[in-house]
Amino acid sequence: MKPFTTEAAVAARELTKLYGTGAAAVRALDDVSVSFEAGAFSAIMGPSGSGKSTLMHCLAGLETPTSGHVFVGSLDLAGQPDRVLTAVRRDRIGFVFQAFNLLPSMSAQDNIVLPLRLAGRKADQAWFSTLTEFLGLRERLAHRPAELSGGQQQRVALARALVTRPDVVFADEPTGSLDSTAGTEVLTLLRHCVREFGQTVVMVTHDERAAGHADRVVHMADGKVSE
Ligand SMILES: Nc1ncnc2c1ncn2[C@@H]1O[C@H](COP(=O)(O)OP(=O)(O)OP(=O)(O)O)[C@@H](O)[C@H]1O
Repeated sequence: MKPFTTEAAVAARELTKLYGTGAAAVRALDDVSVSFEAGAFSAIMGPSGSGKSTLMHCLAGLETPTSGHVFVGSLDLAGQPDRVLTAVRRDRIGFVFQAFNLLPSMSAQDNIVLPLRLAGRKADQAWFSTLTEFLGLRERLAHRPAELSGGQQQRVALARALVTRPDVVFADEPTGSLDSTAGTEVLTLLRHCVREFGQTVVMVTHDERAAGHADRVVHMADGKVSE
């Protein structure tokens, strides 16, 4: 392996992922090498089945590639024990999902600080205030998810992803459950997170309009990447 130096927040090197074996094997990722620059908003686009989710899951340490390497900063995830992968996901990565994935019985505030509680860490009050103000959630913190609009729920999910100050936020079709107004608002906020806080964001989307908000679009087809 060559020495690896880059400004990348997260990168894949010669990443291959096979599902199944023999003649029935699916090559979901086929020798993918791609870097995602720190402090940039990147989108991964491509048709259904092209490997977008598989790439994101491997980059986030949620799935183990068949071969190749994933670097989060300078840390090579290949061969790391579960304990290290869990710590990387918890401390260095934030997630935003299409279906928000908030806990229904908890207030917005408790949902936002949950990743910190799970890590046994206390919220940085100044950062919590900045974030909830920035995301327009100050008046909504006592509400439960069912008492919030879709756009508000996704903003709570975004606050939850950012509260740990992760190296990378992965957003998986973050506008897929929203109408176009709320979707545009969430994309604009993601953009502002990159600009204001230097946050690195990698978003998977089908939607060309959503990808239009990114600094850079990586296209996938048949498990391969093209710019
Ligand atoms: N757990 C699995 N077992 C077997 N095959 C899988 C599995 N997960 C994904 N695949 C296959 O790998 C390929 C890539 O799937 P992937 O979900 O990464 O694509 P995608 O671009 O994210 O698609 P979509 O936009 O529909 O979510 C597809 O052919 C898919 O059927």
